Amino acid sequence: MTSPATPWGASPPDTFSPDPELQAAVTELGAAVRDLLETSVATTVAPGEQADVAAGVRELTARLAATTRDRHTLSALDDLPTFRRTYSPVSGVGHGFAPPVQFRREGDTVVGECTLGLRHEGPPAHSHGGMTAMLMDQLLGSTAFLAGRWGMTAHLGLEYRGAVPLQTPLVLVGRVADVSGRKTVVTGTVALAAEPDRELVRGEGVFVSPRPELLERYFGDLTTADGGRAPGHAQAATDGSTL
Ligand SMILES: CCCCCCCCCCCCCCCC(=O)SCCNC(=O)CCNC(=O)[C@H](O)C(C)(C)COP(=O)(O)OP(=O)(O)OC[C@H]1O[C@@H](n2cnc3c(N)ncnc32)[C@H](O)[C@@H]1OP(=O)(O)O
Repeated sequence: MTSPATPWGASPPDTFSPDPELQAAVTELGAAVRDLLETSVATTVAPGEQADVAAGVRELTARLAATTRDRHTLSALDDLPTFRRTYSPVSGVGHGFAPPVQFRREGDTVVGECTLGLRHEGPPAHSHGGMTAMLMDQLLGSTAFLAGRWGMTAHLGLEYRGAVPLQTPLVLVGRVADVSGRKTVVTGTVALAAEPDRELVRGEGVFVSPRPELLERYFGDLTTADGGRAPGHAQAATDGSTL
């Protein structure tokens, strides 16, 4: 996909280089918590065993709580200009709820692949409609972003044409449909990887890069993990970039 000129200037170079030891540890913890969450909603072990495990989990949680960040502080692995979001509930490797989805450019589309688990269940054996909406929001937002058109979701419309099965590889495809001013319209689909032409969910989203006053209100007090002003600040967050 060629990046159209943006109203906000050229994309910043990706010079962000997170600590590899921290990245590896966060990825491992995310994977372990993901397994825990998935198994916790599937387990049929005896009540006593579940109570014991709960006590152990609380002990581990207390260790992690020894130092934490607040919501105005970026993780040391995250970067606004390049939109690295380690703890995204959809694509974040550090988030136990996330499938996580990996997105890539493919021609003039953005493609994502994932498999949902029992922790995403709505109707028995199938995805919760809200979970599919999360997938779609992230797919469409990432498609806009990777086209150099970052915006916040102003509108998200979904058609659920077929139930989305759990534990089955899925493919997500997004494409930019229209751009004007600060607004980007993106469409996307979710299908089985084995049947990519049979759309199970179709979505359309409108992504709007907020006015400067809103950017300041939403993101003006963000700091980096070491307490500095977030690099590039809110303005940079509107610049498109690459994965
Ligand atoms: C290594 C890893 C890399 C990863 C690589 C990818 C990562 C990167 C991807 C991240 C993907 C995240 C995907 C989730 C994204 C959210 O989850 S965002 C959270 C949910 N959304 C929100 O909270 C937004 C809440 N809404 C708002 O704050 C404001 O309404 C907005 C959307 C910022 C717009 O406010 P505004 O700046 O005042 O906009 P405004 O001046 O009124 O309108 C500007 C234009 O947009 C149009 N517009 C505004 N609202 C609408 C609407 N609802 N419908 C249609 N048009 C509209 C207006 O008509 C106007 O059009 P023109 O007149 O210019 O033609």
